[in-house]
Amino acid sequence: MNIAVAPYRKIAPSEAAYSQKTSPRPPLHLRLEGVSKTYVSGQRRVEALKDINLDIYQGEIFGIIGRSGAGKSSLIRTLNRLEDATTGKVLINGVDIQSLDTGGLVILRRRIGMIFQHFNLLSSATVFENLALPLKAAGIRDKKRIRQRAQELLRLVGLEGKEDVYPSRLSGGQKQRVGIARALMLDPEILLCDEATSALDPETTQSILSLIKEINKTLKLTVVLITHEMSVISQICDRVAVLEDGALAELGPVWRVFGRPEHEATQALLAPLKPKVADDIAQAISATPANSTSRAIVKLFFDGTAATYLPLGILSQRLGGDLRLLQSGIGRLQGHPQGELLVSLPYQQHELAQRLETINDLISTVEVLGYAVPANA
Ligand SMILES: Nc1ncnc2c1ncn2[C@@H]1O[C@H](COP(=O)(O)OP(=O)(O)OP(=O)(O)O)[C@@H](O)[C@H]1O
Repeated sequence: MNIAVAPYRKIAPSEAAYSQKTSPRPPLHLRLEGVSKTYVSGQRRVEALKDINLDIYQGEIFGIIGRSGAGKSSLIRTLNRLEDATTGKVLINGVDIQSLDTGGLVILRRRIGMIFQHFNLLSSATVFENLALPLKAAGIRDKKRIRQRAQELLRLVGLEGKEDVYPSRLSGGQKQRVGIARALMLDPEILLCDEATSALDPETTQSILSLIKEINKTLKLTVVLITHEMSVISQICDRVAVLEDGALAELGPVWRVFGRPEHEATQALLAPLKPKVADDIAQAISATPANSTSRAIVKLFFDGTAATYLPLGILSQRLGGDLRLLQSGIGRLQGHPQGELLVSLPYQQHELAQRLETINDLISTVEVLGYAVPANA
């Protein structure tokens, strides 16, 4: 059925609301300046990244989302030069990584650990041997030092005593823990996560996300992750970038981007998370009031830019007291209320608009779905 949607009323995000919540910025860690990446194979050219400008700060967990083929992998791979940018610069601590020679590149890769969706463990090697690989590749031969470091990290990731086990004897979550330990062997300052939880069940995903968060805090690592799981972003990321067709579509704190997605690509990615209007309610809604008993059906959105909490009493009072709650779902993201209320109000057209004006400071967006005659009218 069609639901008539009255003009969508947007309130400009208040800068005060942003700054009030934002603590001083940590130092800049990674900077992408006009980064583009074009793949050429034969006659075919694919512009995977188009003029990306992005700053990532020390110690933040930065998420990158986008539809399949949007350029997420290409972007994350330019950060450790698994891919070279075609044009533009990637700066780490102010150093242009394109300018590094072979020696410089080896050092860069030591400073950046990476974990992968399918763990990329050597199946013919034990956990210890897998962990030893990056140190051996870095020319470290001191066996005692390698064992000590491996044991330290296995403790950190909760796999103490698993040194001599082969990956085939480990669960997916345990394999990813080994992947994380291996990524940390050279004491990196940046951790790149390429769909690190996509092959894991929901419970294991939670435990790996907690581990990444803990590592981020205790080791003060900057974490950059790409994922197609929006819940991963909402659970652990500080900021998120949305890529669309190789370009940066949207960027901001997770609560802002998830609470008030502005770009069509972001809205599409987040659509599955939005609560649906129950069928019986949706079917009762018409574009215009059927008679004088018709009530307006209105969605009130909260994204934390307007009110830091939801004063229900005041809301009801300003809306005239006869506010009926049809559906609700309000949570908190990074300390900001997020969600929506579906309510019915005893007003129509002009009077409705006037009443809704009075709650501007309490809510971020209003959407009038239409009108319905209450069942008991
Ligand atoms: N090595 C390559 N050679 C040619 N084209 C490539 C190469 N790698 C990626 N592409 C193309 O570049 C575009 C972006 O790909 P990329 O893998 O970066 O996107 P993505 O957002 O990570 O996608 P997905 O979510 O499906 O993994 C796609 O059109 C892809 O086909």
